[in-house]
Amino acid sequence: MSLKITVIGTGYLGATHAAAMAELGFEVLGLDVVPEKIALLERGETPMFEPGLEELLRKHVAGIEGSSGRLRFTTDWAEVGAFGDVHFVCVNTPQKHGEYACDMSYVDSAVASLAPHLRGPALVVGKSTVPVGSADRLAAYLAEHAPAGGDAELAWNPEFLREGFAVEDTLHPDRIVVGVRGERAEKLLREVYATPVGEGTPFVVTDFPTAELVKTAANSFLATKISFINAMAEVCEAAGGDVAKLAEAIGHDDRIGRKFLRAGIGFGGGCLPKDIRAFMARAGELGADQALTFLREIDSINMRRRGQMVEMTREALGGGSFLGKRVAVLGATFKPDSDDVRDSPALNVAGQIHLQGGQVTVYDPKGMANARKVFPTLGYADTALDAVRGADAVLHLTEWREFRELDPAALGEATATRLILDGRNALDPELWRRAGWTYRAMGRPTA
Ligand SMILES: NC(=O)C1=CN([C@@H]2O[C@H](COP(=O)(O)OP(=O)(O)OC[C@H]3O[C@@H](n4cnc5c(N)ncnc54)[C@H](O)[C@@H]3O)[C@@H](O)[C@H]2O)C=CC1
Ligand SMILES: O=C(O)[C@H]1O[C@H](OP(=O)(O)OP(=O)(O)OC[C@H]2O[C@@H](n3ccc(=O)[nH]c3=O)[C@H](O)[C@@H]2O)[C@H](O)[C@@H](O)[C@@H]1O
Repeated sequence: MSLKITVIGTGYLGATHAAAMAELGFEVLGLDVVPEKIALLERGETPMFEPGLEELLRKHVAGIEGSSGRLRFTTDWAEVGAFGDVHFVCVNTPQKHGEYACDMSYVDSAVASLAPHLRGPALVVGKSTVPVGSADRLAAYLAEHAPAGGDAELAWNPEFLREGFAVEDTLHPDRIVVGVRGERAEKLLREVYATPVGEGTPFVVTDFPTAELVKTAANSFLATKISFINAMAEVCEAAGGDVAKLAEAIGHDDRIGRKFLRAGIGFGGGCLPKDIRAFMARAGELGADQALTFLREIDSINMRRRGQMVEMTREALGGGSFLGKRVAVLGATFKPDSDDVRDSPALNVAGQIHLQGGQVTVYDPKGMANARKVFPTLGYADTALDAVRGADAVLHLTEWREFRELDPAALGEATATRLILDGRNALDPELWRRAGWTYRAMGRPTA
């Protein structure tokens, strides 16, 4: 008999995981505490934009014509407890308000809601990113509070998907990491990730703390690469070097590699920034804070970039106040192919200029609704062309393909000054300069 799977928390991670599990052939039941999300998912619609996800939902959500019917959603914990052999916990673990530490209240609440409904053998699998030590604590909680006692086991299975590639990354991960305490949990997870996902994919079996640490270590390493190249960009700016060439040249050494060396306004999103901070906070609790003091520098290099983009804009506009200046901002999301504006560097830069008196107009292909919610007082336009109309400066802050495909000549007709500042080092400088634009980018000569 095939395993039955539940997915608790149907956000960016959970909705994708639920749809992917159905694609693999399992019967899946997803739960969220937000009924509006569940209502959308039940119609095969996504609460967020993620390429390919809506198609996958429509392929599997029960009640949709032609679907496999393997994927259902609910808000009822008793139904989830009775249904699942394996329960994936995918709820959010944000930064605590005003602190570096991780807010574990959503995970704790999800496990507390599920526990009383675990009456027979079940495996609860944490996928959320948590401080090391959480799995130990939650396993003890389950043993004490689930009617099934020791038969309600826990495992930790961190997730490495990237937004914008969530479906692809879930169906074709580059590794699967499972923290387990016993053979039964390992066997069940091997069954979940058997072919086609598991074919040829490294399957790393480890203990709880190592599994939890693999996740925060991976995100810390990625953040470090980005801040490293942004530090080099700062030096290039001071010395007149070109960070894009530098990144290309060091990247040819395959010990360094070319990926994640794009200098610009830095990293944002719902993960890298809060994960490195939570990691530092947890290391402090463990008395190992010295080991991670470098992450404080990674964080401050990253946050500095946003202010430097604002200053670069001010300087390009002749210095002084932004009052009376019209600034067009292309991009609001923290990365392309996502509608996610959590801790978005683009929105932060737009907001800073707006708060300093600039007249800012933002356009983003998918992030407008979320951006409006977070920053309702910014100006918004329906197209890139509308955003740049009459602008004194155009800021390219999220590297959507749509922006790379813009025609600089046509856009130039609409602006006041043909001045573009590329905060992502993603546009072709020559193309823009040939069309009469002053093109400036972070960490590159002004030419
Ligand atoms: N977004 C991403 O790309 C990735 C996220 N992660 C980790 O996955 C976790 C989830 O992240 P996202 O999906 O981005 O967050 P999200 O905020 O998009 O989704 C979380 C969902 O959990 C629901 N929820 C909250 N409390 C609940 C409860 N007690 N019971 C049931 N549902 C509850 C929320 O309503 C929401 O729909 C975080 O720990 C994050 O660090 C890991 C890898 C990738
Ligand atoms: O834990 C998570 O949630 C996820 O966090 C990141 O994924 P994600 O936040 O979706 O996006 P990334 O592609 O890592 O980009 C993060 C930020 O770094 C920026 N970035 C990325 C690469 C680069 O070279 N330069 C750079 O500034 C992006 O613009 C973006 O703001 C990790 O890449 C995933 O492996 C991980 O699962």
